[in-house]
Amino acid sequence: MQTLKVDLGERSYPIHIGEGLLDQPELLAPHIAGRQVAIISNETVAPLYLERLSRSLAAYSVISVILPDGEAHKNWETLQLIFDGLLTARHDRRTTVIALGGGVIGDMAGFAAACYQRGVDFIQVPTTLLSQVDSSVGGKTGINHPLGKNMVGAFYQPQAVLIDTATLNTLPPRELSAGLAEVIKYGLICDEPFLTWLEEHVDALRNLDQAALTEAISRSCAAKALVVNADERESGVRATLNLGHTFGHAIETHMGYGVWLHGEAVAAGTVMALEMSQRLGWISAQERDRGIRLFKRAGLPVIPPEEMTEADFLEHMAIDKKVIDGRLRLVLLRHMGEAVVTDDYPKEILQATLGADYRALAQLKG
Ligand SMILES: NC(=O)c1ccc[n+]([C@@H]2O[C@H](COP(=O)([O-])OP(=O)(O)OC[C@H]3O[C@@H](n4cnc5c(N)ncnc54)[C@H](O)[C@@H]3O)[C@@H](O)[C@H]2O)c1
Ligand SMILES: O=C(O)C(=O)C[C@@H](O)[C@H](O)[C@H](O)COP(=O)(O)O
Ligand SMILES: [Zn+2]
Repeated sequence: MQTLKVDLGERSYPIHIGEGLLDQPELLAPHIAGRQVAIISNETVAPLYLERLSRSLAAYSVISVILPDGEAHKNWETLQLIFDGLLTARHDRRTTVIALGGGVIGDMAGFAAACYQRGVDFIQVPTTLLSQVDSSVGGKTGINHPLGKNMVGAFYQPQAVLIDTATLNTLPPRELSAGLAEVIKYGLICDEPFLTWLEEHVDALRNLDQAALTEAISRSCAAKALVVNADERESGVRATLNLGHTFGHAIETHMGYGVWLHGEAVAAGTVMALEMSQRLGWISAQERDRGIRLFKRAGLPVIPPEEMTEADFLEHMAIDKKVIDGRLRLVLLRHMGEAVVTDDYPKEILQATLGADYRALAQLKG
């Protein structure tokens, strides 16, 4: 087992990474203050892992709240089910909420924990690659609004993150690929050697090679922890974690939540960010194509939805959380392995990026 740390003073917490950690109650116990525990999961993950996690919590009074599965349920109505469960079981302020599932469960359980009786402890037990490399770390919690992704939420850090890499053995290949989009993101924004490593190991990752997965997860969590330590509430460098997300969130919102997976939208959105960075003269066409090639090898889409017009993108992007005083800030690549957040770009370059021929780019000629 490896342990990393998110370093936020009094609110610091460990990220434990290893195979079989669901069966190690001693990793959870130090982070549970009272006798009550509420496991939040969904109808897909609960049959797979709830019993094992509950066995590790035999010393506590445990309830479970099982939510419907999917991004389409990351909303007020489903959040309410968590409060219903906690109140019906008379959980008090010393309860600990445990999120068992992917990013949807983690974001919703974390938001519920932030709100319930004005805040109770919570622990992340992420079971998708995406949630293990990204959403379980850093304390962004929340739900979607029909007009925009994650538009209602809170920064609320967990007490601990417990990553059992063996849970990935049951993850559908499409979901594994979606997680790889956020892994590739770290290489692009802050770690060029990691990109090279990913080029060498992408097939092993897709084949669920445990050693490769553990390395990718720990490098990703370490990269995210460094950024979060420096800028917990996204007043600066944390926004670089949003590479591809302004375009990607527009895709998710426009297409209907769950139609494109978050990681898929991030992949296509990152290709758009690569294209814009190339049009600005910051990276070369070969570097852009290097990124596109890696997304394709990871099994991810690199072409935005054909039905989305330039106007559709602009409409959704106008309510991105990085908009300040009506000016949209974008995360772009100054170099491979170095991201910048900027509102200083010619409007025509953004328009050309939205109108670019991604189908032709995806052919990767030359
Ligand atoms: N808070 C953050 O910092 C942050 C970061 C990235 C993404 N997110 C959010 O995370 C969400 C995406 O997360 P996700 O990709 O994990 O999607 P998800 O939570 O919808 O999980 C994907 C699918 O895999 C299933 N699943 C989960 N674990 C499984 C397992 N071990 N075996 C079999 N099936 C399993 C789920 O039931 C679901 O059907 C989005 O809502 C996104 O906005 C948040
Ligand atoms: O942790 C962050 O900061 C991120 O931006 C990570 C992203 O991968 C994630 O999708 C996040 O939920 C997006 O945040 P948002 O503030 O743009 O909704
Ligand atoms: Zn994301």
